[in-house]
Amino acid sequence: MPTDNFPTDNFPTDHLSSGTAPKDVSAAGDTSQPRVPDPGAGENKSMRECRTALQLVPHEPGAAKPDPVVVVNGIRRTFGGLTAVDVEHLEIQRGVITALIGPNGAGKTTFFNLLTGFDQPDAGSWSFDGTPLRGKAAYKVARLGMVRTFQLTRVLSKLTVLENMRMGATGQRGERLWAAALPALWRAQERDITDRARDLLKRFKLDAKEEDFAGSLSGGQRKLLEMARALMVEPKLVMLDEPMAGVNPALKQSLLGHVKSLRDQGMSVLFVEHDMDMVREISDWVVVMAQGKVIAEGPPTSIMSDERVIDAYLGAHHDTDISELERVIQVENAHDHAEQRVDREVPR
Ligand SMILES: Nc1ncnc2c1ncn2[C@@H]1O[C@H](COP(=O)(O)OP(=O)(O)OP(=O)(O)O)[C@@H](O)[C@H]1O
Repeated sequence: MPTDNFPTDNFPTDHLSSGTAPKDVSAAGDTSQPRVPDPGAGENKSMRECRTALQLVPHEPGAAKPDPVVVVNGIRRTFGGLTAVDVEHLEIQRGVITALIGPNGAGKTTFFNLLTGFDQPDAGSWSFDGTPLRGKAAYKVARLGMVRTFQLTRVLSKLTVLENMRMGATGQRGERLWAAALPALWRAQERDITDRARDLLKRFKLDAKEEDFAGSLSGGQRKLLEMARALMVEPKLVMLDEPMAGVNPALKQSLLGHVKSLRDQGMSVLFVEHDMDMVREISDWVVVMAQGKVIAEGPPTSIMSDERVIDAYLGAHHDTDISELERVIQVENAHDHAEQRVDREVPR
């Protein structure tokens, strides 16, 4: 893990007083060395610096970040007459946990789908670690180190837990033709994949279930499995779509710990969540979307009391306080959970 490549000195400060974000941020593309996760290392100085540097960032939509891992420009997606996503400019800081929140239908999942190649925009461009991603297929995006999980987990029910993990290694060396043509190399690769899968299963306390069918896991365990599987490709950015939805309180703490540990290992995390406890507890930065646009950005405490945010959740009820905002979000959340329970009843 490099500790000396954090470009705080190069952080453009000329926009700080004006509160406007530079539209063409070359720092976005310029990127530092790829960071290789160092499991078990704990938080180091560079990670603390990533978070500390956020204190200089203005609390404005589109604000430039000191060391962005993702930079989005003018991304738009319409469905018929509906504009689901219309993000002018957004930067996601490297090495921190960023929450993406917003009322139902704000465009969060569509935005995730666009960034990760699961959907194509009508307009716009975005880069990951300096690589332009527009037009790249989802599997190529994952190979570059940007992986995601889904709101409704996509574990393969009829495969075992271990097989699901091995599937997560898609795109690694063993799948390439030249490697497959050399059996010894291929076997070594297979062994590596299995070893890594088992290590991760142990970390996520799913090792006792490696031979069980994924379909037999609880909703929360599936979330854990999906997160563990995403780590098979040793990502730099992990994107989690509602990691807490459908998770019981006992597993919730464990999931929170896992998300924090991703950051401690040097990964960047971007997650969509309605659970405000989670947002408050683990996020370093919060981005708020409403009606497809980014309407606010900032640290959790300032976001929770931001009138634009309260308005977005509550419409015209200007005088509603933060506890009311949280209540509304919890009601939405409960609604989502109910939908997910119904969904889980449907055989996969
Ligand atoms: N494939 C699609 N076809 C038509 N409309 C869509 C499609 N996908 C999303 N939408 C619409 O785009 C808007 C944004 O949806 P999206 O699921 O991205 O919101 P969200 O913020 O993730 O909501 P939630 O918090 O409820 O998951 C919604 O109005 C939704 O109905």
